[in-house]
Amino acid sequence: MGLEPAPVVVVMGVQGCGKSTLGSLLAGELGVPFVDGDDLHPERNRTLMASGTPLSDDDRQPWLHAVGRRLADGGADGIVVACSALRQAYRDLLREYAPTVLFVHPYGPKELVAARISLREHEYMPPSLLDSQYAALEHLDGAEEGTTLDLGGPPLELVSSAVTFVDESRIRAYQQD
Ligand SMILES: Nc1ncnc2c1ncn2[C@@H]1O[C@H](COP(=O)(O)OP(=O)(O)OP(=O)(O)O)[C@@H](O)[C@H]1O
Ligand SMILES: O=C(O)[C@H](O)[C@@H](O)[C@H](O)[C@H](O)CO
Repeated sequence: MGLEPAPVVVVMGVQGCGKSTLGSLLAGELGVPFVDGDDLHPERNRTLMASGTPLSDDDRQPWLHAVGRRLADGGADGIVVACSALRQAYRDLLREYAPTVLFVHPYGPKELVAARISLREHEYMPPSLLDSQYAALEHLDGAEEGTTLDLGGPPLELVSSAVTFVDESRIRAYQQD
């Protein structure tokens, strides 16, 4: 690793937007571990989602803290985590654990995501929650260190754009130090 900070990245967005697909490929390109934030949900949250109940802000708190701790633990060597982080307040919380975190947001039309998730099996997340996911989503603010990518592109195109963004951000951070 060079003198730039290790890459600490959250791939965010609604269910089925491609977080795990992009996140695992991106981690491979960056040579850092990949963690799927879905695996950090408390059992109660999985049960709620499986029964078709969208998570509330309160439901998400313990999970976001678990994701934050994982980011902080992985910060020194670099890490990529897939975590919906739908609202700005959730991303603020993650930044408290990992101030250098970069957000990568695959985004696109609900109809395309709906078509993709209709073709897959998910351990606990029913397609019926997709409307609530888009309703909760707050896009990256200009002041947040992040990039939004068109999820309609092929995975390798998304990864290449994400790597370019991460490299440029890390060089910028290094030059500002
Ligand atoms: N760029 C892409 N082009 C075509 N299909 C894709 C692309 N990215 C992901 N997919 C497909 O879309 C589905 C959802 O992708 P993925 O599981 O990566 O999303 P996710 O955001 O991690 O989902 P969740 O949060 O619900 O676990 C999968 O079937 C995956 O193969
Ligand atoms: O914040 C949320 O409502 C949840 O994290 C969901 O987004 C799911 O965990 C995930 O994306 C699985 O489909």
